[in-house]
Amino acid sequence: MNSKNDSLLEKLRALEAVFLQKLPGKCEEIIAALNDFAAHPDNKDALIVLHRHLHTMAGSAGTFGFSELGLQARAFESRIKPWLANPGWTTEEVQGLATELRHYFTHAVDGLKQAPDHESELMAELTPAEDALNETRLIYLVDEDEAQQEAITFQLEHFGYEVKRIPHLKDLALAIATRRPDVIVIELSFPEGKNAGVDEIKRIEQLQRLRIPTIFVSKNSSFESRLLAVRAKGDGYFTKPVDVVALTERIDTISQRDQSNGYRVLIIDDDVVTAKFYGAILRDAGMNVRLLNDPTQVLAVMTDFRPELLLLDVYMPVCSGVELSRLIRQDNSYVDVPIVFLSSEADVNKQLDAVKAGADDFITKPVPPEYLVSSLATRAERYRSLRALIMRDGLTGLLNHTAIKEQLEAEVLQAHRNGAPLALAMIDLDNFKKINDSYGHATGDQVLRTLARILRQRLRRTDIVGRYGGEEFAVIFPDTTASTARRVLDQVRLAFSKVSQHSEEVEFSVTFSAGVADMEKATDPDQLFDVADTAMYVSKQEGRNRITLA
Ligand SMILES: Nc1nc2c(ncn2[C@@H]2O[C@H](COP(=O)(O)OP(=O)(O)OP(=O)(O)O)[C@@H](O)[C@H]2O)c(=O)[nH]1
Repeated sequence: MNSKNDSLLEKLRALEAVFLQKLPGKCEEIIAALNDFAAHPDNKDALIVLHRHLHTMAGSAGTFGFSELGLQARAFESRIKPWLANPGWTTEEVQGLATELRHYFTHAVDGLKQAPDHESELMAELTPAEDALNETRLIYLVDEDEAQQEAITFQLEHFGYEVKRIPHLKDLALAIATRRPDVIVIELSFPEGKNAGVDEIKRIEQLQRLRIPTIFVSKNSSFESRLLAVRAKGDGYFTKPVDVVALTERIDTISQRDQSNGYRVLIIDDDVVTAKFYGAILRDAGMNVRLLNDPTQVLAVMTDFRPELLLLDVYMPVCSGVELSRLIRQDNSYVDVPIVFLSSEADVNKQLDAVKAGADDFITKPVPPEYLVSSLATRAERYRSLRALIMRDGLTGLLNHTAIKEQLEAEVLQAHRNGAPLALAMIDLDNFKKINDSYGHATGDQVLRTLARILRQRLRRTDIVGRYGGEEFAVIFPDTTASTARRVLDQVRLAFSKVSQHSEEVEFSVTFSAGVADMEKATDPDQLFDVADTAMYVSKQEGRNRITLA
């Protein structure tokens, strides 16, 4: 088992220890709830509390490996459940249940009291997972051809990649063993042999038992060479001189594929330890997890965290999971976010109630981690792709016109609420018609994609980038004044102007003009667009390739 899994195991063990430590208290809670109900058998609220405690125990005990305890709790739960719907229990029935339940849980407490205290260990261990999306991606460039290396390195570094050049094939294996790259770009042919690049990749894969996404480059465009690359499981094949923009696009796709999870999952459960347990499993699978124990905070957390999936408990003290999903679905922005119930509820009718309230799935606790991860990942992925189809521009992958306008409205509201600054930039490519006319529409499209990528890579993850129209882009900078936004965007302008675009054998560069405004100039979203757009036209009039502050 690798160290990543070891650390998950440690976290889960620590959580088990905390659960174990809290278990006697939970059993005592059940006994107290039972005593309360036995003393007031007409009090339905006391029965509800007892049911909730038993239900939580049924789910959590199984999760932490106390299956016997979980089964017993479920058996007791099933006995009192009919009483919830039909309050016709007799005193004898209550007394009978009380005796058995007290007996069972008192013994359970006695057996559990010796449990060690691991709480501090848990707190130290359970730090939120790092956001892997922010890491710089490392590319190994393995080629003797210095001119090619220079051109590719220059461009990739502009797109925010870290590039390490390896001119000699013999040095590749050691470099990989020392630091594993995200993608390898490698020449097919070396002095060692015509296809030595392919052979070395295969050898390293066998030796080190790891497969790193690999793109082959070669002067040779023959079918045989391409087939060799396919057989070495190559993820791409480019002929020299390499179209660096297209190569970068391929690298982007490959590295995005590798980080395709990172799904934002919000777990709402009043049982803190169980929530942390499942949270640790999902984090380990690369998901970005937020835990919420107080359901009344749900809307605020959703606005802030924008979950791509909600994992809900059915029974919570303030409101039920079913009520909570109805409440969430009342808001138009959340009609489509997947809601999955994770509960020990085995009653199919109750599960159907949840589905009617807008739930997408019902998973019964305890659940094997792989099943949980794969079923949540499938739903989150589907949600993500549907959202992308609705909100994204097909050519650039950026937010489309409608989506960026909606985002600006939301961000302006938020800025008003927080009294925070907010800047908007409008960006327009310079002389773009000429590019289309000279090199063709396909090359024009490639330029649009290049700018989109550079904006995404160079700006913060919190900045919101959209394609506003044909060759016009908009960027929302939350928590930022216009002058700061301008400074940041100016670096993007410079980097973009240095990117060499390709059209067949011709190389050229493109620039853009922009206008930046903040809420000092306009407080209404439409006005803000107008003011920034006017500033952009000033940049055009003053000679292009510049940024004007409104
Ligand atoms: N390739 C391509 N071109 C597009 C797309 N959308 C709009 N355009 C073109 O973008 C060009 C915009 O040209 P103009 O508005 O005249 O401006 P410009 O040539 O960029 O000149 P300035 O803005 O004054 O610097 C037009 O030729 C449009 O056809 C697209 O999706 N792909």
